[in-house]
Amino acid sequence: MEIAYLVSVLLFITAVILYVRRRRAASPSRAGTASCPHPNPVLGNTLEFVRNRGRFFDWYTDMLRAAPSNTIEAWGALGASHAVTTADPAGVDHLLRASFANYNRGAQFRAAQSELIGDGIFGADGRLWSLQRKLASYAFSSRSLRRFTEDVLAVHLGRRLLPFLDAAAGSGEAVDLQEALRRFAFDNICHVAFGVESSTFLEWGDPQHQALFKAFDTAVAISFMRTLTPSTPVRKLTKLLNIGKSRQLGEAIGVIDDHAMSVIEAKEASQRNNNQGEGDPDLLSRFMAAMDEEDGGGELAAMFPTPEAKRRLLRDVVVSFVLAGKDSTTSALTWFFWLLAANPRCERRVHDELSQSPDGDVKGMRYLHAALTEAMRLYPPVPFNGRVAVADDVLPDGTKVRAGWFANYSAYAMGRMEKLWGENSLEFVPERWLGDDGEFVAVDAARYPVFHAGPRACRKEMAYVQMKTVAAAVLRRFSLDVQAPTTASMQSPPAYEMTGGMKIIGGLHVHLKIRTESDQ
Ligand code: HEM
Repeated sequence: MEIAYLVSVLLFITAVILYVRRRRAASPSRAGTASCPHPNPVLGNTLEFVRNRGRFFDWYTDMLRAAPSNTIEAWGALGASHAVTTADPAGVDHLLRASFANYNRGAQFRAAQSELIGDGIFGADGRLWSLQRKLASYAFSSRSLRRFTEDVLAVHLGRRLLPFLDAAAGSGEAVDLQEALRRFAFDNICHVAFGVESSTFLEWGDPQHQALFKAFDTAVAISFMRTLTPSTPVRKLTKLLNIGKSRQLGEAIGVIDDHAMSVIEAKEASQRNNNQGEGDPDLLSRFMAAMDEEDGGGELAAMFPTPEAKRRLLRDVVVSFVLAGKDSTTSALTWFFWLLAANPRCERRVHDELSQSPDGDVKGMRYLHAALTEAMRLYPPVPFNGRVAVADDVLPDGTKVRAGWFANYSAYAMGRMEKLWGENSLEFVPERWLGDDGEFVAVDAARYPVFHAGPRACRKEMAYVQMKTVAAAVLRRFSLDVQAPTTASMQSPPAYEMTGGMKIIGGLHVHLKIRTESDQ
């Protein structure tokens, strides 16, 4: 009896949804709305999504390319999780700049990511976001950048990365460059943002470090899939019963929390011992001070009234910055090294530039800057990104976005559009970034949203300094011979994980040889 009742209710709801959908589709007010490829009246784009989930970024690129204004609409089963996605610079400009106030992170993103990033800057909206942005901005001042270059980068390069690669070159064994860069970036961010020594690089085989990296990978992968798919009753049930992916996520978060707390405790201990070092306070110290204010002026502190809530926010700060610093530059550099190996002409040009600047100052290395920028055009570390509309809106091409819908852009698709980059859009051509005088020529961030655009754009200077310094130091000292997962050829790029970043599956294994005078 109960089952028959449930089935009839379900059929009734489905019939109503189909009726409403058909009416809306026929309504003249829909004119100008983006095309929706392969919709199924009940399942929306779910079947296509499942079929293409292993090539999500390329699937979206195909659809966006084919759409007249490079903007599409898609939705999940029974109309759930409606999303407009654009690869049109005017659309990106609208979402991230012109109508910034109308697009925020939204409840669905926060729900999907809450265990991992909590109230950290990447999931925050409104005042909670702007207060964190202001505190974080000190970390990107020119003084902080100088300190980063001189005290952190130089030390981690000279005492960790280069000796490690030297040893690999000496032994003749292939080394996983992606993993080495990841550990390097992780130790870097812990040092510069939290003032804490982390030695995942030096203690390579330590199972605790391995467990931490695995936990981050698991948590990022599950949270990313949850952001793309609507929360179903099945997901709620697995959470309630603590089984399946919910259990895996919970366990991973446990490992991450322990690490974040150990960072906070180490910082507290060093503050108790007055061991702050000279110069500006680091990012974590600034957040701790903001949480500590008891004179009524601390707006951020007031948002987190209990000691537990304050500590929880500090945990979210640590996790957010580890996520920002650990995978982004690693991904960009890994693809950069692979692309150089696949394009010997460009590699030679980088070496020419290196030999013309023997003092090692990377600031003036325009070709290197262009080559890194070009690598991120083809393989952006954040390939797909989105917001949620607060109120109904219309994009510049006439696409309607209703309140509560996702409004996304794909930096990956945009980097591969002939319309934006010409016939050679799929080729690696750093020269496209250089003017006739050899100077680097930037393009508008709405056309190249690799670092986002508008008020929430990444302060990319630190990332560039790190990437250029590492690239220059490694290329100056070694020749790289890519061994696996594929040979270096533009026709057979390595496969990458579908987890929000572009991590190469299986790593990037290279043989290193120390360069000699005759190689110069
Ligand atoms: C190649 C390297 C990097 C790329 C491609 C990159 C890209 C991005 C993107 C796309 C966003 C926007 C995220 C969003 O709001 O949806 C972002 C924001 C941000 N990035 Fe980066 N990033 C890189 C490196 C870094 C590094 C090394 C740091 C430093 C620790 C960093 C710190 C941040 C912060 C704090 C934000 C948040 C800005 C805000 O919401 O106001 N990023 N980044």
